Amino acid sequence: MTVQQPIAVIGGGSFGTAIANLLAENGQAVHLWMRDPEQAEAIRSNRENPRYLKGVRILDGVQPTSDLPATLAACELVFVALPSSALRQALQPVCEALTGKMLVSTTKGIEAQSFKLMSQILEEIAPDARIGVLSGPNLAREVAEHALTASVIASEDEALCRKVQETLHGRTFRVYASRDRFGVELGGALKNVYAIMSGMAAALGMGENTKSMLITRALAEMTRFAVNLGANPMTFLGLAGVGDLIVTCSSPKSRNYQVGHALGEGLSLENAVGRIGEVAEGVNTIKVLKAKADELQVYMPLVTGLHAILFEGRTLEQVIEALMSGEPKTDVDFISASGF
Ligand SMILES: NC(=O)C1=CN([C@@H]2O[C@H](COP(=O)(O)OP(=O)(O)OC[C@H]3O[C@@H](n4cnc5c(N)ncnc54)[C@H](O)[C@@H]3O)[C@@H](O)[C@H]2O)C=CC1
Ligand SMILES: O=C(CO)COP(=O)(O)O
Repeated sequence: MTVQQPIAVIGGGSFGTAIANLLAENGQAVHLWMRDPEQAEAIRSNRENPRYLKGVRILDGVQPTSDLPATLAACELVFVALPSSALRQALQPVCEALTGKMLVSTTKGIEAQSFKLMSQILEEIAPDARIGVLSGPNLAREVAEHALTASVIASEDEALCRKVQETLHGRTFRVYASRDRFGVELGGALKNVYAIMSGMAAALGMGENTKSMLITRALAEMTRFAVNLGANPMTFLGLAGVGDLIVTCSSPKSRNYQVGHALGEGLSLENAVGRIGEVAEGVNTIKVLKAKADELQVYMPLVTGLHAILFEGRTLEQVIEALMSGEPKTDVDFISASGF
């Protein structure tokens, strides 16, 4: 009889907890690592993670732990669900234990100074690891509450994709494969910025036409940027592109949308972020994205406008005026320009 290897989930926030439960539901033994031993103990005893997923029962197959070296030693397949600001800092010290592992990033952010995506950081700190990215329209609470959901595992390593599909694909969670790791990961990081704008628009009571314009022009803008970096625009028509953009820009359950909504209600950025109390990656992404767009000379009026509101003291009214009076452009410009 073969003994089944446990699977590691690194990060005990809302998404790590949701993924751990899905794996356990499929009969996998899961080590859910979090840095705080008291939180691990409380989850072990109460089978609930009340700070991040209140009311969701954590299955018996999930073993919360704060011992990272032991977790990595026991597991070949490792899902990483840390905030982007913590990923390098948390995993660099254990980089040797990552050798040869299958590392799947679920983190949707961009590193500030380097403009690296999280799987690129994993590749850098663990050059001998096998790397993948899981991304798609996957609000953690809905995943945990069994809303019918689809996601994408992206990697050039087909065996890794198959392994993730075998372990994660289940009754309520479909996992599609893609070879375009860069495009899938970039889509997940970029859409957070536009979710902040959509939350603002909702708080200001803007109409349905406006919401649709925002989402569609956001797709054009993020794809234009991605194509400039060499990504395949077709990936942006999939779950990890337009799929994730739609859910995050239209759901009050998205933390990025919530930050935008709070800003639209008149809160400062600091108070808006504080009120959410969970990670909203778009706040950091807008800074690095604006700098990169300027460097590459990519036309990104929505990013420029949001950056002006958040960091340059412009009012929303001024930015809307500038956006609406800009010269009209061609509609679907990014596919023909890409050469794909
Ligand atoms: N929540 C969601 O619906 C989804 C989130 N994601 C992505 O997953 C990543 C993690 O997000 P969430 O789980 O939602 O965040 P969260 O805010 O719910 O939880 C963050 C977790 O990371 C831990 N953490 C923070 N700094 C740490 C450090 N230095 N070392 C170790 N642990 C640390 C916190 O204690 C907490 O357990 C983000 O990049 C997010 O974009 C992806 C898909 C869906
Ligand atoms: O990535 C997500 C859904 O796919 C979660 O979005 P938020 O981080 O804005 O909650």
